[in-house]
Amino acid sequence: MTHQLNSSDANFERDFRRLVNARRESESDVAIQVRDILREVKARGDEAIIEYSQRFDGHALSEDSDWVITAERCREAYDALEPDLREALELAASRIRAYHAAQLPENRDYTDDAGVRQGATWRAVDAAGLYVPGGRAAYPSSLLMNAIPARVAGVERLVVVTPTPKGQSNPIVLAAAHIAGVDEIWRVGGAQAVAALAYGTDRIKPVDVITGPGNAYVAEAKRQLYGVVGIDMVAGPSEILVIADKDNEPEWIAADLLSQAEHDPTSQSILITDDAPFAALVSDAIELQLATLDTQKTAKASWKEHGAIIVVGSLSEAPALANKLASEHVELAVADPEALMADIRHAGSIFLGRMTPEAIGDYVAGPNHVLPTGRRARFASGLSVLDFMKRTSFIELGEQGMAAIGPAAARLAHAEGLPAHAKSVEVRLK
Ligand SMILES: NC(=O)c1ccc[n+]([C@@H]2O[C@H](COP(=O)([O-])OP(=O)(O)OC[C@H]3O[C@@H](n4cnc5c(N)ncnc54)[C@H](O)[C@@H]3O)[C@@H](O)[C@H]2O)c1
Ligand SMILES: N[C@H](CO)Cc1c[nH]c[nH+]1
Ligand SMILES: [Zn+2]
Repeated sequence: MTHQLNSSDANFERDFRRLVNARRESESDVAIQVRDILREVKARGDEAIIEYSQRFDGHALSEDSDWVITAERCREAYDALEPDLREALELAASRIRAYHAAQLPENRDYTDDAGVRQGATWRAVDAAGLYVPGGRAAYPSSLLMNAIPARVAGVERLVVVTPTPKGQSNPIVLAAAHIAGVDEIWRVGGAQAVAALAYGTDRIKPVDVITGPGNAYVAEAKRQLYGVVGIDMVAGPSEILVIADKDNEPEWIAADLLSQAEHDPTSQSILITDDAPFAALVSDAIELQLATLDTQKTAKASWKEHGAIIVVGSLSEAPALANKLASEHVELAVADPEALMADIRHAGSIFLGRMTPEAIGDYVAGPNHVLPTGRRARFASGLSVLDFMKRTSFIELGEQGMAAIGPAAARLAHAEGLPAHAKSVEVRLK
């Protein structure tokens, strides 16, 4: 078994810290490459996009049809779906829509005892860029997870970017676009697509907010472009932490760990258990399952480089470790998941009990699967309707309100050495 850590070992603290920081170094290499790509797209626009799409995706952007996918093609893809797949997509869409509709915020408007009217109005951004990954696998589920909350928020222009490796677009992604109702789909991926959405090019008009998941290049591009545009959060290579006691089926837990390892060679899957023989059974089950997965190359690389099994003396040690990892997904496969959840402060999403595999949340549960990675669950949350909206506050005073709070404002303005501020209040106090 590779990467087994025991919390009773003398070196545990050091080894655990290494595990927590393991992917940092590769992130900084990626940051340098992404900076170059962003600079090139900013300077040379579509010409740079053409070069990067050829280099990274083997996709030639010559004709208009190499750049965009029409609504007509999306409808045809939807019509051609096998009925059970269409039903699955529709079920996912309706559950995601219902969950996100409940997130719509309420505007506030009230007058307080001093006679001051105040409040805030929520409005959708004008245009959102939605990244739908498509390098190793295609992600129709991510199209729904991006586009449905944006539509619920009331965004007028929804712009999808997604790579089409070797020129092959994925029909299920197109069908999902038809269901969610997006306005534009550009066949461009990676950091170059994110740059195009932020800066705009001759072909691709800029957006106000960019959301969605992607590999390390995509996630880093969003991070670097925050401020030029809004972003949801940094949603990079997938992660899972499973906390499991010995009363689980080892095969189930192995499958849960591999479900995220198969996304990306830099994905991270970690098991914490209080039972060493159970840990060995899970490890064996992983090796067996790896041998048969279609995605075994990616999953093997991820498990070998970034996977770990941590054996603790008691599961009561697990929440503190989970909080340091601040993982994207945390599964609690234990008899009393509620008790453990109470102590888990940092996680993108928590999956309670033995019958709730993370993969259910990837597709059909309802909550968003676009979640913070790289320990960012310490300060960030999953994609929501609010990521497509912003709040404008407002204030209205009459004579009564001005008399009540104006003198204090003038006093503070003088204290800050800003006499014009003070005067703009005092002239109204008479
Ligand atoms: N955190 C989340 O919420 C979440 C959700 C779904 C998926 N994901 C992640 O999305 C990712 C999908 O990755 P993917 O690769 O399949 O698709 P992707 O679309 O994210 O990335 C493919 C693009 O990466 C770029 N790229 C590849 N190699 C490059 C290189 N060497 N230099 C510069 N750019 C390069 C290319 O432009 C290519 O178009 C996975 O990491 C998965 O774990 C995360
Ligand atoms: N687990 C991914 C988020 O890290 C989401 C996803 C989409 N499809 C399959 N999985
Ligand atoms: Zn997944």
